[in-house]
Amino acid sequence: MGRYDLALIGFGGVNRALAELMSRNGDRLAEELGFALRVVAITDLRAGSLVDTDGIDLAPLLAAEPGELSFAGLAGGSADPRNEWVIREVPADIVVEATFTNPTDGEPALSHVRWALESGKHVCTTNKGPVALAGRALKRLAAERGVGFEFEGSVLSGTPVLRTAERMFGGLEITGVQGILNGTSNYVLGRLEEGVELSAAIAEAQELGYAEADPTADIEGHDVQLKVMILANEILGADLRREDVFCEGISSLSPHEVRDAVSKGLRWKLVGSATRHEDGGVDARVTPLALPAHHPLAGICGPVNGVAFHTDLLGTVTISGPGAGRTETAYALLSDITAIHQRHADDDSAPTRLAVKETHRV
Ligand SMILES: NC(=O)c1ccc[n+]([C@@H]2O[C@H](COP(=O)([O-])OP(=O)(O)OC[C@H]3O[C@@H](n4cnc5c(N)ncnc54)[C@H](O)[C@@H]3O)[C@@H](O)[C@H]2O)c1
Ligand SMILES: N[C@@H](CCO)C(=O)O
Repeated sequence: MGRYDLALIGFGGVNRALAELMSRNGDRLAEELGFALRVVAITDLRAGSLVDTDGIDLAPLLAAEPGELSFAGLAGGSADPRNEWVIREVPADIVVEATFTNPTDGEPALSHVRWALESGKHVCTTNKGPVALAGRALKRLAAERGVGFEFEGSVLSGTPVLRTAERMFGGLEITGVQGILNGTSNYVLGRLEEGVELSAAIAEAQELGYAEADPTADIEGHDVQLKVMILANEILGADLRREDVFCEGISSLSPHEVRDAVSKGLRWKLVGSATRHEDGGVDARVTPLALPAHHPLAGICGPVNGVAFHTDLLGTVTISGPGAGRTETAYALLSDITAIHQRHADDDSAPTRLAVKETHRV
């Protein structure tokens, strides 16, 4: 059985959850997926970096409280994340990028992804910044280097929206998408309906692992703005920049307004949408809407999200599932690795160093 060696960039909620999946279910996953996984490097802003090309023992790292983890003093460890050196020089097959999303310029994640692709390494990421702001250029770079660039978790966490649209909608014309695309704001709106204070509801979403490091991005709609750009660019063939997508979050809604709507049969939702016009132009926006109970997105509650695809032959197709969550998003990374395996395992044009290694060889 072959094996992929991973470099985890960022060791917060999502990459820790991936490490937990590997640590707890590694054998079952390997049997089911047909390949094994091993972590050879981890970098983190707070913990530093750790490299072991024979494979890092994940159990002791996962036993430590996230805030107390430090790689300094461990064999192969350093207090310095050494991101560029790790990404370029450590012989990993796949770089898994899960650092903070920066909605302004995508950095430093954008550089992390670029360094990895330039070094001939596959990349999977849940980070929306690089995908929304530079997805086209990064896909071109990946194609030039013969490696994979996968980012299913950038929209609706592990719910397979992007891959479903790419693989299953052949022959359909998609004229628009509309969705609830942020788990935190949807969870917060539900808690406001129940009478919880805004700050308390945000704190709950942070505790549950749904919120961005700075939850302003969730509440003010910037996270949805990036996801609308990804959907429009990937599925509607657009090339939107951030300034093309009007954005209003939920902070303008008062808790009273949110509760009062329920008594009128309405539910406030933060809705992102993109519509393609006959001339090929695409309009996109993020705005809170009071949806009537019969609207397909009105019943989507808590951290669950949903996307409605408007198509010519099927009418509206709606996919819903987890929009946020550490394990749910780690699953997206697993699905990305599986996609890389399916596309590249037999690819003779891939650099030989990237061919899946036989477990006994290393
Ligand atoms: N949590 C979710 O539900 C979810 C869902 C989909 C996508 N995402 C995205 O996935 C990414 C990770 O999410 P998370 O919940 O794990 O976030 P997190 O804040 O828990 O973890 C991010 C980690 O990255 C580290 N980091 C930040 N900058 C770094 C740098 N320059 N070098 C090395 N490490 C760095 C931080 O120290 C932190 O440990 C984010 O971009 C987020 O937007 C998260
Ligand atoms: N903070 C984001 C994570 C998923 O991208 C959300 O709440 O939807």
